[in-house]
Amino acid sequence: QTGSANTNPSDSADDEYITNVSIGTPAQVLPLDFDTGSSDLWVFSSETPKSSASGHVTYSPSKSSTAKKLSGASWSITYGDHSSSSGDVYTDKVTVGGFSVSSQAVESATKVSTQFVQDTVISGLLGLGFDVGNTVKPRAQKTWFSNAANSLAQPLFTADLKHQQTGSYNFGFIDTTLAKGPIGYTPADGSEGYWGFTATGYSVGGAKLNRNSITGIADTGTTLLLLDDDVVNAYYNNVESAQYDDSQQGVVFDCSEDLPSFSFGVGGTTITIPGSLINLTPVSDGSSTCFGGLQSSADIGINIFGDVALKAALVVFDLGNERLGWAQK
Ligand SMILES: C[C@H](Cc1ccc(C(C)(C)C)cc1)[C@H](NN)c1nnnn1Cc1ccc2c(c1)OCO2
Repeated sequence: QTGSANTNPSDSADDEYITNVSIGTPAQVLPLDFDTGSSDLWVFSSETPKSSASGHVTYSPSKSSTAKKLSGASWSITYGDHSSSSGDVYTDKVTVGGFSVSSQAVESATKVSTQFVQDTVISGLLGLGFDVGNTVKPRAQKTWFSNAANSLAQPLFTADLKHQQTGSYNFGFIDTTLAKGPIGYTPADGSEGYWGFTATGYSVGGAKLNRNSITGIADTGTTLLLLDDDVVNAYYNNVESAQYDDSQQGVVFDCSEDLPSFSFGVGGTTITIPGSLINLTPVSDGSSTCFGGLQSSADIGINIFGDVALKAALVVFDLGNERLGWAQK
């Protein structure tokens, strides 16, 4: 058995990717942000304060004949960008890309932070991290993928995110036609709850890869490529107009710049992010100053290969073999 779901950028900056998920009976379809960097499936619901839920599609367990309250269970999550949400828990049928999990923990939000209130294009997150990262108490719950894995043809999923185009999340199979190059595999470390791995080196503008390894996570739920300062500086030293902009909290440059590519080695292959993907978006509508898709991870404490990096590749999240596969596309 397999599943295949389309995913779409939420805006012109590819800030996040939206995937429709069916919950309950009859199906309630909610647009969710699939996040390999977290492990909770939570949604705006009939229990979310009306003022906060305004403009969002919500899940009503009372309207689902298959919904069951998980009595005594609660959840609370704070993300690295300081956004947060919390609430109680139901189990219900959850279908992604045609594949159904009959009793999935659906975490209903009774509280959501302003970042979520304001982002009306999504109704919650679907965590694709490791179960150890789930926040439900007193007993942690499994992710949708973890529940699905044993019934899927193969215990893996792939992410094929694209710039301003429809991409896909495929479950249980690898569509190698989505890739241009071979898939390089490397061990994945799930101990912290996300998909950790080590890149063996990097280069700027098509130069030969160096041997400076980069340990980080493959995170579909983060927009940017967030790396150590020495790597960020090595890149932007090649960009004439690049400068750190305090108000933007990041490196900006003239939108007219012809940005160099950024490459990293992983699993014996090389992934090259074209410079065009590193020119993320004008700092405000009509501005000729653009914000960089590569930024510093210094104040996060972990390197994050977010959507800017993932857009250049077909990425295989192989739970069965605890490994990550990367292929140029
Ligand atoms: C931030 C997302 C989780 C999220 C996604 C979307 C949203 C909005 C819908 C409201 C836009 C909020 C939150 C990320 N997911 N693994 C995450 N969750 N926990 N850590 N990270 C990675 C990190 C950590 C720190 C950072 C960061 C990134 O960007 C800036 O500083």
